[in-house]
Amino acid sequence: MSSYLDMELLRFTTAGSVDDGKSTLIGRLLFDSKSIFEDQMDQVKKTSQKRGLDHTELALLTDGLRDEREQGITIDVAYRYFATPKRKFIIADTPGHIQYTRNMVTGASTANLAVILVDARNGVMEQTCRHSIIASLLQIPHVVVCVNKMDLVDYSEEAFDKVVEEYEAFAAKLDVKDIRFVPISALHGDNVVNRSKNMDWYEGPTLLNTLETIHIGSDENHIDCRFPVQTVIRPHSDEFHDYRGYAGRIAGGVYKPGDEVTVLPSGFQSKIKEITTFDGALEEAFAPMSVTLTLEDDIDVSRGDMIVRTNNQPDMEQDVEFMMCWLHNEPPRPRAKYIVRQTTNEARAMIKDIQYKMDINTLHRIEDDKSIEMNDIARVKIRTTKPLLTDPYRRNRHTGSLILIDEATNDTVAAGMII
Ligand SMILES: Nc1nc2c(ncn2[C@@H]2O[C@H](COP(=O)(O)OP(=O)(O)OP(=O)(O)O)[C@@H](O)[C@H]2O)c(=O)[nH]1
Repeated sequence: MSSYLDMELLRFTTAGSVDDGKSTLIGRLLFDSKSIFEDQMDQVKKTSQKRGLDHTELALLTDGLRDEREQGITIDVAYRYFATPKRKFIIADTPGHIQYTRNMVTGASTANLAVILVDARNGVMEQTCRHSIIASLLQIPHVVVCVNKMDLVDYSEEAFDKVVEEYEAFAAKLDVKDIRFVPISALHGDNVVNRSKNMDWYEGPTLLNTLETIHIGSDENHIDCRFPVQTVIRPHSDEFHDYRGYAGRIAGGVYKPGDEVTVLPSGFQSKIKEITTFDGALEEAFAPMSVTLTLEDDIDVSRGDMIVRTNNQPDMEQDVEFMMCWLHNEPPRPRAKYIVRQTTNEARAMIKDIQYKMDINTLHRIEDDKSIEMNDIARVKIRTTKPLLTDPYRRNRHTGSLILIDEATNDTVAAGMII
C-alpha cells in the first residue's frame, strides 16, 4: 500500500448559492468518510440541541469555528483537509456572493475540481452561473454539479434531469472539459459517501467515489517542457567547485537526461546532464515534480530563467494581455507601477490598457465602463520592463498565470490569466 505521504492530492473548491447546503455537504463528507473525530461530533450534537434543533446540524462541523457563522454568512476562504484510504483532499470553501469573487478566484486558482451545488428545487441560479464562469475562466479541469436536497423533490429522476438539462444548456457557452452530475441529499447522506437507497434510477458513482477516482494525472501539461529556475545551487566547497544545479518545479512537459534544451531569455543551448531529487538521480521527470537539473555546458543561468526544449518555446513578450481579477479594495491608480510575478520571474509593469470588463454573471462584455473595482474581471494589457516567458493559461496554468503587486505597499492587487 502506498504511504500516506505518497497519496495523490486532490484540491477542490465548493460553491453554491446561499443555503444550497455547502456546509452540510462538507460536514457529511467528513462525517461519513470518518474523517472527523468523535469529540468534534459530540460538540456538534450538543450545540444542535442547545439551538433546539431536532437533528444534528452537520453544517456546524464546518462552520463551528467561524464566528461569522453567528451572522449567518460565510466570508473568506477556509481551507479544510481530509483523507480517505485512496486520496488526500484539500477543500477550498469559498463564499458565493458576488463581492467575494476574489476569494473564489484565490480558492480556485490551484483546484483540480470544482463542486458546484444546486438546490434541486431551484435549479440553475445566477450564482451557479457565476461560479461556473469562474471555474471556466480558471480552467478548473473537472466540475461536479451536485444536485442537492433531492429529498425535497421526492428523489425524483425528472427533477434531476431537469437541472442537468438546464445546466448543460448554460455550460455549452463555457470552456469546461469535464462536467458530471450527482443527485444527492447532503442532509440525509444520499450519494455523498454512501450510495442512496432512494434513487435506484441513478447508476453513477457517489460524490466521494468521484472525488477518489477522477483521473487528475493528465491535468498537468506533459507536452510543453517548461522549467522555471527557482534557485541556482553552487556549493562553496572545493570538492564541488564545478557543480552548478538549477532547482525548481517543472511547470510542464517531461525532461530526460540528454535532452537538447535552450535557456531563456539568453537563448544559450545545452543538454541536460542529470536530473536529481532528494532521493537520487532520475531517468525522467515531469510536471509538477520539484527537481534539480544540471547541464552539460557551463552557461550563465539565473533565477527567473526558463529551461525549455529547443524545439518548443514559450512566448517571450513585454506586452502581455490577460484576464485580470482585481483583488484589492483600492482601484488601480493611473500610471501606477506594479511588480509582475510570473513563475519564478519578476519584472516591473504598467497597466497600459483596460480593454473591457466582463459581467461575471453572464459572460457579457461591458464596453462603456472601464473603472476597475475590487472583484472586477477585466481584459487588460500590461507593458513589462523585461520580457516574460509565457504560455496561454488555457495551455498551461503555471506559465499562463501571473500576479500584480503594488510596489508601494507590497500588496497583491491582481491575479491574471494570460490569453
Ligand atoms: N432537506 C434538506 N435540507 C438540506 C440539505 N442540505 C442542506 N440542507 C439544509 O439547508 C440549510 C442550509 O444549509 P447550509 O449547509 O448551511 O448551506 P450553505 O450553502 O453552507 O450556506 P452558507 O454557509 O450560508 O453559504 C440548512 O438548514 C441545512 O440543514 C438536504 O440535502 N436536504
